[in-house]
Amino acid sequence: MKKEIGQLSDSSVKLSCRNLWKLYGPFPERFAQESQLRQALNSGREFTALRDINLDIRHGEIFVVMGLSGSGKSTLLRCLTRLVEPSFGEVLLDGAPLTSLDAQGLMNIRRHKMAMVFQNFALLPHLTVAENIGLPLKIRGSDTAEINRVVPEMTALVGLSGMSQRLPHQLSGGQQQRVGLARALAGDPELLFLDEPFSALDPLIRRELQGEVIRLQSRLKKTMIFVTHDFNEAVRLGDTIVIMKDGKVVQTGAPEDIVANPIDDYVGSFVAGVDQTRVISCGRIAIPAKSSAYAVTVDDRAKIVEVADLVANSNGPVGVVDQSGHVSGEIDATTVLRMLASGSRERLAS
Ligand SMILES: Nc1ncnc2c1ncn2[C@@H]1O[C@H](COP(=O)(O)OP(=O)(O)OP(=O)(O)O)[C@@H](O)[C@H]1O
Repeated sequence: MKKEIGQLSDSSVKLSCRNLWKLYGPFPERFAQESQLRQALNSGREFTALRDINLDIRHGEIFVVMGLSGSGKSTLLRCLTRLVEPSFGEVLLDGAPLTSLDAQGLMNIRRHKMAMVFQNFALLPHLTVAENIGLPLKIRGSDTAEINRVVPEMTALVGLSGMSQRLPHQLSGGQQQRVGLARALAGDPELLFLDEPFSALDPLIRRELQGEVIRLQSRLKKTMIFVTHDFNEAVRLGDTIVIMKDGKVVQTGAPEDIVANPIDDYVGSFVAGVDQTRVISCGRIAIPAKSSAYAVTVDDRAKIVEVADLVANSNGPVGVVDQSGHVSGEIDATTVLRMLASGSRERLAS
């Protein structure tokens, strides 16, 4: 059911949008109503980059926006921060409409609650690592004592202690993006927006920095909105993934739900390149238990890849145990080996 503008969700929601549209064109003021925006879809003169987006982003989650080039990911991210003004709809931060804030109110929120990490790092070339990291604090008007306390802490957090006096050009791409992350975190923002932050990096460094985001997140519990066109990255990082196409949301869900049930061929084409054994849990593939006692059991949240050895080497089916300790089903070696084989095929193909 379509949600009404202004309808507030529960307190676990940090950021949300309702009926969000963005139209690019010569006369955007002509499209102030949702019905006019719908008509503009077919006009050919205007371009509708976002079409009626409704999302809820929970406190402390990594919310990944994924889709092919031109699907509207960056436009969505920018509308959520109002770096780009939405044509219609509302953005709500902690339930309060961001979309009705004046310039001063918006600046305060941006300075104190939000931070961004960009694909091109966007470091100031003439400032040292330490000065780049301290920049948001300086802009905010923090005193020297606070800057001197926070900057070394953030530098160490991203593993760059000892490099604080270097200039950006004296760092590798991966190190530059570590500075970008530290700078974003220095102001202790509630919301972190990351727009394809690792796309310019080679695959090994990219993976290393994904691990860094997971580590930072488990420690700092920020709400992160992470844009990527890489589905494997989305699955690795996301608590929730929204998949976009032509400015619309095609599917939203936990990585495991999307991988297990892609809604259409578009999503299916991304899922086809993923090793499912790393995403799907035992609970998902279990069949009804035929016994109440098993010699070997596994946690229903464990990923297939984590229990593969155990299941393959057991004599007979293995019990799957839910969070209250009850046997909720069973899995057998044939199912697990079949999934592992298909995962290997996908790895070979990619
Ligand atoms: N200022 C603008 N004026 C007109 N059209 C625009 C403008 N900015 C973006 N668009 C169009 O809106 C659509 C969505 O762009 P957007 O940058 O949000 O996509 P994206 O999914 O982030 O793509 P990419 O992964 O290539 O960055 C694209 O077709 C783009 O050409």
